[in-house]
Amino acid sequence: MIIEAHDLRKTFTTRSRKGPRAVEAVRGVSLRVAEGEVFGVLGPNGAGKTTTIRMLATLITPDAGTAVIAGHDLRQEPAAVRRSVGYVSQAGGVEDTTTARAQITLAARVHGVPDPRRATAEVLERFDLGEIADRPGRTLSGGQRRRVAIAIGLVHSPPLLFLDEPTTGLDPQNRANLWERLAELRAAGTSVLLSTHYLDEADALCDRLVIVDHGRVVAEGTPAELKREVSGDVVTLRLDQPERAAAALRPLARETRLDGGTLRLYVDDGEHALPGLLHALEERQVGLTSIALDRATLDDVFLARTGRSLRDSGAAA
Ligand SMILES: Nc1ncnc2c1ncn2[C@@H]1O[C@H](COP(=O)(O)OP(=O)(O)OP(=O)(O)O)[C@@H](O)[C@H]1O
Repeated sequence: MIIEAHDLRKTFTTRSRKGPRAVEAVRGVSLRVAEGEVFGVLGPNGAGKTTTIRMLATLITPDAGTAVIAGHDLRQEPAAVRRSVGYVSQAGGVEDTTTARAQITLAARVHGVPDPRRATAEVLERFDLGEIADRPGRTLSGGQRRRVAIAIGLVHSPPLLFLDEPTTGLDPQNRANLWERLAELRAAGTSVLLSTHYLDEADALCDRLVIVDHGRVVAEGTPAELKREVSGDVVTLRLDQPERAAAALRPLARETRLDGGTLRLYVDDGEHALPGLLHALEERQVGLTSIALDRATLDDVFLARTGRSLRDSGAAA
């Protein structure tokens, strides 16, 4: 295991006019990441993702809990942990006035890389940054800045890279480009722990993930395992009399969820369930506005575990 973290906790004290207030950002997070894995921490805004990553990257000290990272104890050997990891913050950490090349070389020197220039040239090439290497940070596009930030985090060739919401704010093309780079990193054997509030990103990119909410892990597994746990398919119906429909259809589904005029039914095999569902509605003369059949998503897992939708919890889909 490249990360074995057990029961990490962190409470911040904030000061307001009403006096100090404790914010329990992380309330006992445990996770195990195998070498070479892309591991995701999926959760809505404020779930504790950044705090968890910052603890694992030695940037803040946990109040409680233990972790061994790349064979080093987080509390006893923070310097050794720091040498073994790269960290890319949400903001990215690319300066406006210096060139990309200078910033990467500086990071290489800070980490004591034997030949900083060569390491810089290699990582610039790997991230397709050769052409913009000598431009100051402020002239770079969002996607280029993000790639430079990752190059800074990787120049000392750490076995483990922490990425805090790497694609937030990127357009679809740059997101796809970054996903490809991350797949290449994995193929080259680097372990990656990334946080995200994008369901599709966690699904497409991560070998395994934890879903966090209010500072706790609410689910853990591969995307496929998690979705299988919820159910095979989801039928979403919009109806005039949703309560009546829910009562009629409940016996035909594994689980039902009613949210305003929308009824979600969790069924094993949607295609075969549809005729029976429609028949039951017709029998009770419940009007149907629309019907859709989808595979269960990680949002359904979040919903099943927390009673809320990740999409409604301040996170994008
Ligand atoms: N330095 C701090 N002082 C006080 N409260 C903090 C501090 N850092 C984080 N928090 C609070 O801890 C909670 C968890 O924050 P954290 O940034 O870890 O969440 P997150 O899942 O990364 O969210 P986001 O997706 O918005 O970045 C939030 O309520 C946040 O306001």
